[in-house]
Amino acid sequence: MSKALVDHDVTPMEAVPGVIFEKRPARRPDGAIAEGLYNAWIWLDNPSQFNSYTTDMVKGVIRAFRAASNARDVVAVVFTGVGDKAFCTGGNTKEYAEYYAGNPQEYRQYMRLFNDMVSAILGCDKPVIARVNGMRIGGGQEIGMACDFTIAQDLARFGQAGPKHGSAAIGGATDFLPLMVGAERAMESGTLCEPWSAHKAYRLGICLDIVPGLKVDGKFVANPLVETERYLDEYGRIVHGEAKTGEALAKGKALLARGAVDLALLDAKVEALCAKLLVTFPECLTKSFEELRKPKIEAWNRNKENSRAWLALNMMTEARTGFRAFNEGPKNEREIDFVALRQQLAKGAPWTEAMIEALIPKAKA
Ligand SMILES: CC(C)(COP(=O)(O)OP(=O)(O)OC[C@H]1O[C@@H](n2cnc3c(N)ncnc32)[C@H](O)[C@@H]1OP(=O)(O)O)[C@@H](O)C(=O)NCCC(=O)NCCSC(=O)C1=CCCCC1=O
Repeated sequence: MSKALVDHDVTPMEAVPGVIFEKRPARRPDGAIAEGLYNAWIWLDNPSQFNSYTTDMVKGVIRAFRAASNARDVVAVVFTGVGDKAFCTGGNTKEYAEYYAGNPQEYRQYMRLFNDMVSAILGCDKPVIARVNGMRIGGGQEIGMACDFTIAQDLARFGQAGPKHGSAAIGGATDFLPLMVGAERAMESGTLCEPWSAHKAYRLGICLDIVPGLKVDGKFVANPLVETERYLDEYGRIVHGEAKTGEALAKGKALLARGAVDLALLDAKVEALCAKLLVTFPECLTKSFEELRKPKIEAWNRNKENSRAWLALNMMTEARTGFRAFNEGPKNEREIDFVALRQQLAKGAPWTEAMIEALIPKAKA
């Protein structure tokens, strides 16, 4: 082909600190490289803060998805995080506490970027696989559920943080969860903020597959902190994927401490899924994705603008308090005294600086 190809990207794909864009050779189902074809790997690279995304990183993710979507030689996108602790734990709480708290007009602009990030994933012309290398919490869970597939290592945990840290899971979770896991489980996740194990997330339907991530004495073992050998307890209740307790938990922790995380099986599973996607008609595949994404996209588009406005104003009150508490509170005391807040509000107390300061846990002198 002699004609120069038109570039359809809005801005050039520039490297942004905190986001890595990489093209890896696509592989056929037998493992052989498919010459001239690639999968785009988009990495959140902020492991010391559990791959939470800063404002600049959100911009980088939007650009990366746009670049992957337009790249003629890209088959599929793999979205993941650096390291083995976290896929992503959502918005950067330090930035929230130090810049956005009490600054609703700025957070409103941030939320334009956040919404564009979710829409960039949902609108990507290539299938998107979330390679869940570790925790997927808060906005991390939301951008993960915006992806078409999730493959996780089984030490990962999945959940929301909003109502504990001063937000509501309206960056996609309240749209996607009811569709993906049903209303009751969505309610549990979006309100109680108790993370699900990977086995439970797999059972409930937000993971296509999970693989062991822990290797002990050279052998992969299932997450030893959760029940994986029984499906039902003696009363017929599902226990598979629930946290172990007591002696079983102590044994599990000891086993965990003896092992090391190895993501080789995760990578093999992700490559195998990419290879399956490779051996399809490209346009028929894209059309199928576009149609199958519709329930998520329709719910997301219905709510995203109102959510943005509400989240901005909430930065004056609960988010301002909750994210500062997480950022400033001593380790293991990063949530406010919810009962004290409710007692104040029951008396009709206004949101004053003094009330906010009194609610934020302080390091003991
Ligand atoms: C439950 C946790 C995810 C993990 O807890 P734990 O295993 O105990 O690890 P930590 O010691 O807490 O974390 C390790 C270090 O990482 C830092 N960290 C973790 N998450 C973040 C984050 N989101 N931003 C910045 N830094 C983070 C943590 O401070 C530790 O560093 P240190 O130097 O102190 O050792 C737990 O970490 C947790 O709950 N994290 C916060 C989750 C959260 O609240 N996310 C934001 C949710 S809101 C959101 O994402 C939204 C998206 C768009 C719409 C609006 C919105 O609110």
